[in-house]
Amino acid sequence: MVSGLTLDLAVPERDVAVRLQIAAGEVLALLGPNGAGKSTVLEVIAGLIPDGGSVCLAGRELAGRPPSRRPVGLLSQQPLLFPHLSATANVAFPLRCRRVGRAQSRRRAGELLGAVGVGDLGGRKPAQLSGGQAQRVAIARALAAEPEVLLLDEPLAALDAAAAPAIRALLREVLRRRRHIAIVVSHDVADVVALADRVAVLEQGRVVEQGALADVVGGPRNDFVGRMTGTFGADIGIPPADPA
Ligand SMILES: Nc1ncnc2c1ncn2[C@@H]1O[C@H](COP(=O)(O)OP(=O)(O)OP(=O)(O)O)[C@@H](O)[C@H]1O
Repeated sequence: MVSGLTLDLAVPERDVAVRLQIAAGEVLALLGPNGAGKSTVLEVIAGLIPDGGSVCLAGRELAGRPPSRRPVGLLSQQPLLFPHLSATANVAFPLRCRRVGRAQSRRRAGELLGAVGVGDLGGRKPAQLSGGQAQRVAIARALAAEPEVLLLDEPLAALDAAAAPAIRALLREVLRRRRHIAIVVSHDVADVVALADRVAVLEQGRVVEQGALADVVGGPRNDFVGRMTGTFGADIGIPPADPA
């Protein structure tokens, strides 16, 4: 049986054509400039763009399945919680969609909220949560249906600088358990270094480079990430070169 995730994607109306192989348990960082096609890749995997090509997970073809029938969890920049539901009900929602009973869904939601550090906030509505708390709830919700693939689309970009490191550490912990294949889209090198095993770079809808993180960040082409994201110097506090 073929393990891992094999992508052969084509979205001609966005000029995106991407082939990628991600091993079981691997975390891939998808990098590239604005408009390169990173979100499009995630949307096809999640089933939000129908007819976007082949998404083959451990030998099973996911193309043609609606988003709710895919073993895929998506965590976006914004938590996108249902505003009228409590944190517990938000996390229970994907379980209820999969016909898990109400009591069991709520019990599991409570466990997940505890695991992401907001076990005491289950009764609150999203408007009563801080940005970091809301993103923790969103992580719990993304994990609720026990996805085999986790898609993280700029998961820390909307958080303030004080909240981001704790959420990054939480995601690192989640991904280290190796239960998921994961794809992380980020413009922040700190995320890539903390979370990813391997990087792939998209430009104009095509994969132009890919490699192991150690080769890319520590090797002779160590400007690689900075060149692709344009943020390297800023992230690690290096002032721009003095033109004089
Ligand atoms: N809803 C849409 N309809 C049509 N074209 C779109 C749509 N969303 C994105 N595109 C186009 O598809 C291409 C890829 O966009 P995409 O959002 O996937 O890039 P990205 O790498 O995620 O960019 P960013 O880093 O700015 O989020 C771009 O040319 C973009 O203009």
